[in-house]
Amino acid sequence: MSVTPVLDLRGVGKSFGPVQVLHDVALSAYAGEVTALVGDNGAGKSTLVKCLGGVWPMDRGEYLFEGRPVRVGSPREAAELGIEIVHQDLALCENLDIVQNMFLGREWRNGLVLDEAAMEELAIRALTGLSVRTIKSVRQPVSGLSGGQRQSVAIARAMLWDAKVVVLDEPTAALGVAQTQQVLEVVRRLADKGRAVVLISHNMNDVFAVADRICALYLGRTVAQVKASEVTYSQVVELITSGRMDGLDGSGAVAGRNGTGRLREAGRG
Ligand SMILES: Nc1ncnc2c1ncn2[C@@H]1O[C@H](COP(=O)(O)OP(=O)(O)OP(=O)(O)O)[C@@H](O)[C@H]1O
Repeated sequence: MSVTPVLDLRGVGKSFGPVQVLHDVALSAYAGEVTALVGDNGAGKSTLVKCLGGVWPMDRGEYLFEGRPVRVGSPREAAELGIEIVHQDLALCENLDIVQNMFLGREWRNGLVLDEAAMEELAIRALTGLSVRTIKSVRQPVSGLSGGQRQSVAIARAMLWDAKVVVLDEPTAALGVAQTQQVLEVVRRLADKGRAVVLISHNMNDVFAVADRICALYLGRTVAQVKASEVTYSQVVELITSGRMDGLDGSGAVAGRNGTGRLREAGRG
């Protein structure tokens, strides 16, 4: 397991006019792991993701990618680094087929014509690589797919571009039980293939089903970065709702301020 996080944000601050939304946020994501980003409504998860995706500039803070400081000034720059964000709306075009959606705006050409065969093969490879078995044909329009299948297509699209970091915004929010299970399996496989996955979720069952680490935000501050195996369901709920957690064992099981403005992180390794 890599020790240097692929993505490492520290001391992030962001205001909109007079309203400070992010105060002191840290988020680390490691290759081969799922890091759940949790927090109540308005905690700042989307704002943080927009900052890391280059949609909005951070007012302050450090942005390290593979251990090096970087400046991410636009979504294009984030994509060039290898950061793919799968937004809740998925940005899929209903009337286009799966291959067309997966290559939308980044089509492969063979001279002047589109290289349909190569794109189709890569789309199939990306889906089978994530063991997405419920999709019968990559030439069917997205309009005919279920919510879970759409999520799988959007996640496979990130695989296709060899992303190093994939951020998933509530991928199971609109799904039933069986489809949630399928999508979580895809999320896990994405990490197992070496990606650093950041999963925004309100659903603790999902978090504990797939996450290796949990980063909890409370009112625009990171209140914990912990290994999922070191906390209980109710402790995470407590972090989300109060920004604190009982049962600190003094061993640093929960990250806290260490007087430097940085978060110390528990159980790294
Ligand atoms: N463009 C903006 N201008 C002003 N305030 C904003 C803007 N975007 C977000 N906010 C405020 O920032 C705070 C954090 O919002 P954000 O959407 O990041 O939270 P969240 O954790 O993603 O919440 P949710 O789970 O409800 O999506 C909220 O109080 C929100 O009103």
